Amino acid sequence: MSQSVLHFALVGNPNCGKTALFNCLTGARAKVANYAGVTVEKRSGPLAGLSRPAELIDLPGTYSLYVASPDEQVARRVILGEMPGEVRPDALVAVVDATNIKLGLRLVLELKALGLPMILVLNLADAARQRGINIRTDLLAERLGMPVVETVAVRRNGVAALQAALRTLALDLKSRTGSLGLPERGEAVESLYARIDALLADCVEAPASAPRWQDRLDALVMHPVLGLVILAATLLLMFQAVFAWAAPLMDGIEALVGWLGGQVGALLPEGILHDFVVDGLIAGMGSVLVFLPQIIILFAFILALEDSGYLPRAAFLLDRMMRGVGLSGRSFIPLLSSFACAVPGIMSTRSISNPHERLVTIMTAPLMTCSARLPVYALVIGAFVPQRTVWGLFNLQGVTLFCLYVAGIASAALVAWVCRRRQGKSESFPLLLELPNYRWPNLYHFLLGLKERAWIFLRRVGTIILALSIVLWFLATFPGAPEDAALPAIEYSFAGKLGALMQPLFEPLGFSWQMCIALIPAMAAREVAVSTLATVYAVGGGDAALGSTLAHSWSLPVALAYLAWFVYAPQCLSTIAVVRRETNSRRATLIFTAYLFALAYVAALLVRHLAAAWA
Ligand SMILES: Nc1nc2c(ncn2[C@@H]2O[C@H](COP(=O)(O)OP(=O)(O)OP(=O)(O)O)[C@@H](O)[C@H]2O)c(=O)[nH]1
Ligand SMILES: [Mg+2]
Repeated sequence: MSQSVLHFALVGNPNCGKTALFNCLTGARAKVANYAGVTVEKRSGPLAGLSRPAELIDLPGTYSLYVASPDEQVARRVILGEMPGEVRPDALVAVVDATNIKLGLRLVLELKALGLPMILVLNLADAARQRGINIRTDLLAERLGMPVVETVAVRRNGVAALQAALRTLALDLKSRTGSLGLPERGEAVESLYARIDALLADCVEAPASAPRWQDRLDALVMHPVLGLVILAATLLLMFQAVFAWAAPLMDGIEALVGWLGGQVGALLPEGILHDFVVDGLIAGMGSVLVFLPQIIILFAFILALEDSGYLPRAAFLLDRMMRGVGLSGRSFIPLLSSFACAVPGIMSTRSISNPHERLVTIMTAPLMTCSARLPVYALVIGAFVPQRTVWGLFNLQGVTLFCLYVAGIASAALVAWVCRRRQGKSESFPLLLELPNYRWPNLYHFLLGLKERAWIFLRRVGTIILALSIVLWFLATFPGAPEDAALPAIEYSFAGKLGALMQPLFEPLGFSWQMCIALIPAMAAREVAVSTLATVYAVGGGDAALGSTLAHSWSLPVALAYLAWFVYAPQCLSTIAVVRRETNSRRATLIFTAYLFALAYVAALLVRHLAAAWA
């Protein structure tokens, strides 16, 4: 007899550890972080160890089946089998945050009314125990009429017991098809809560309130003035670290790349192949690779902050300002993920139900500084900004980087504000963002996240950056200079000609033809601006380290103008493509691209002239 696949779904409030459990049970590596709304789309994986083939589905968090925002609707529709082309789950694994059982039980009782077989998981059992919360699981199981398992998903505690419960449940489970109607809400909310209170009174012993230190910390962190100071200091520290801590590692990588170039160069006879391998391949990739330590340090901070519970508080703090410009807490997660890369950021705007707010979020997401800009920023800052201490504490390079990030954020706010003025006053959206408990970042997730980030970067270096470096080297090498050449050879090459063609357009900004040519491959990946500059300046006869070459070739105002250009310019074809896909409008995509290029041009022009006037 062939057996059909069983489907189990993980259901629960946001941030109760569903995805952490999903990863334990399926061996997946989906993103886990300490704020509500991390999972926005359903995801499934194979559930091994049962007597029959089975699949586990991870869903976005939801508070209730009866009120639903768009991402909560995903959960509801999957559970009820209303998703076209998807089978309805045969059984549910309800996950409840053991430190917040009351909220979780409301959903559990709603789910139970659906009549599907269920297991209740009390996750975060470690945090509950620490707070002196004591749960009589066997009594709770008896009263609810379903198995109850305590787990600590991040340490895999209780996962074996959960697997055993799943096995037992699977034994006499029949897979069914067809959708399930949402039953009429049978009772008033008051009586639902009365039932929950009775359950809690019998099964849970808990101290009266959450620990005091969390409240004290909140009072500090969310104080309207002090909170902003803390936020600014945190970010400054982060950018500080990017420069201060990375330096020795970067020197190491640079030395390694130089050594490799020397070794390989010695093996190859002088000539075109030698130049291609040493100047095109090794120098091109190496010039980007040196930024790996900075990328890792940046993400170490972001990942630690993500898991600590601080970020939603920062959003809460900024909510007033966000609301002032027509955005709300709903835009927070898309904008936050845009700091890594605008592409997933723009995709996650799907959870915003208001179309205008969604469009504004899409339009402003690329102004959040993505990690591909870091190498460009770091190169130019390293070359032009002295390593000086300012205000007795901060390093001028870190402060400059901080300013570039803030320039992006402030501009996004301005753009959102202008859009809102044009749209007219819309209803104000309340911030529906739950404040999670503070928590020490989980080391395993932290390291896993870092590894993933490093890998994404290395893969970019090994694929797109490598490919573009090769193309660029050819463009910069051929055709060769004539016999009676008066200028450096590169000026006769395709790259030189193309740069010369573009240069008049960028003349007002002071960009040299080399700076212009670097903008073209940077459309495919911003980092390539760095390797292109390395190639065009190396091939042009310079041999010193790229930074000092630039410091000699560009003036400070022009270097700052180049930075300003990169803050705004939509130098990324994948972002433009994803905007086209998500807005499904050619007009919106065109406006998006045009307005960002225009902004980049104006900003660079202003910066150049202001800096020149100042100096
Ligand atoms: N101490 C402790 N932390 C946990 C446990 N399970 C999950 N976490 C942490 O809780 C946070 C939320 O975990 P996720 O798995 O992302 O939660 P989720 O329910 O999938 O959240 P959404 O997708 O936003 O609905 C993360 O910071 C985890 O590291 C646990 O058992 N103990
Ligand atoms: Mg999740």
